[in-house]
Amino acid sequence: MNITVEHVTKTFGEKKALNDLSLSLEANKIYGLLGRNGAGKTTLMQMLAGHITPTDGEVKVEGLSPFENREVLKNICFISENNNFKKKLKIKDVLKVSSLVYPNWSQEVANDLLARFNLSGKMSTKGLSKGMESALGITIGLASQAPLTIFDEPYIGLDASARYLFYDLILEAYQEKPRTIILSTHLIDEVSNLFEEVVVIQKGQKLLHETAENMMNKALHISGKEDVVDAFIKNQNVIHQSVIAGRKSAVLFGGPYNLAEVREHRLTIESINVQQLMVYLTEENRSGKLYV
Ligand SMILES: Nc1ncnc2c1ncn2[C@@H]1O[C@H](COP(=O)(O)OP(=O)(O)OP(=O)(O)O)[C@@H](O)[C@H]1O
Repeated sequence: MNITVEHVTKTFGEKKALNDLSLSLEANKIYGLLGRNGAGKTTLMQMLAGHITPTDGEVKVEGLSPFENREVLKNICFISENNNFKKKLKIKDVLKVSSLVYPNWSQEVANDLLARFNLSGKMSTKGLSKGMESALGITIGLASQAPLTIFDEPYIGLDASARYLFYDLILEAYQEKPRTIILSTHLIDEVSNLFEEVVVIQKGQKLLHETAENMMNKALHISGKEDVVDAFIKNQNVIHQSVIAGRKSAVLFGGPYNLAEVREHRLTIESINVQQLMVYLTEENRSGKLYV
């Protein structure tokens, strides 16, 4: 489902959770929604899922406002960290209710996922551990086959193997039936291979929206003698730098870079992963410019 967010502001009392945010997402891609604590990610996702309305601006899913719009909402499944189902029912009843909500529901997928997460329909949701609750939330999210499926840090309590199972399941589900998937996470390196595009929110505003590939191509991490690094980065957008024992390390964001020049200056190209890049891009006192 196509999504447009136009000049959206959301205030809670004095607090601006979103501040004049505009964003356009194409259908059938997997998006990573990233940002520091309190950046506004959950607020944005709740708005896309029609749970809350903007204070200002417009949110449209397939050209329509999702708020109180049954025709749009039946195609949107929002799985958050908790409270995805009533804690009085058996798992099979929770799935039954979900099957009535989502027109594309697949019971076959639901049964398969329950088995893979070692859950059974007979279990009462009251006695589930945190990880089991997350597994059930993920099962609902993927079995809904909703054209817009949103996961807001849905992995609380899941151990590493179950999280990696979740990432594999997302890809399997997506390949089986392409849909728009938005995943918000702080465990960026675990999932970065999954994202086609990355949206970074900072203080209620869009800091960056890029394909994952472009984002990484824009980053260059170099190190070498301090004066040589300084000369090389002079006119570049530097988002992080540090000096240890006369050896300087700098992370640039922008490009394109002349790698022949890097080699000529005998600078070393260091690796950088998405998590590190995100830390530098969202640093409070970062020196470099914003790239939107
Ligand atoms: N219902 C609310 N009432 C008051 N303030 C709120 C409410 N919801 C969100 N906020 C505030 O809005 C800001 C954005 O919150 P939000 O939950 O969207 O951030 P987030 O990016 O999802 O953070 P995290 O990564 O920690 O989950 C925060 O300062 C938060 O305290």
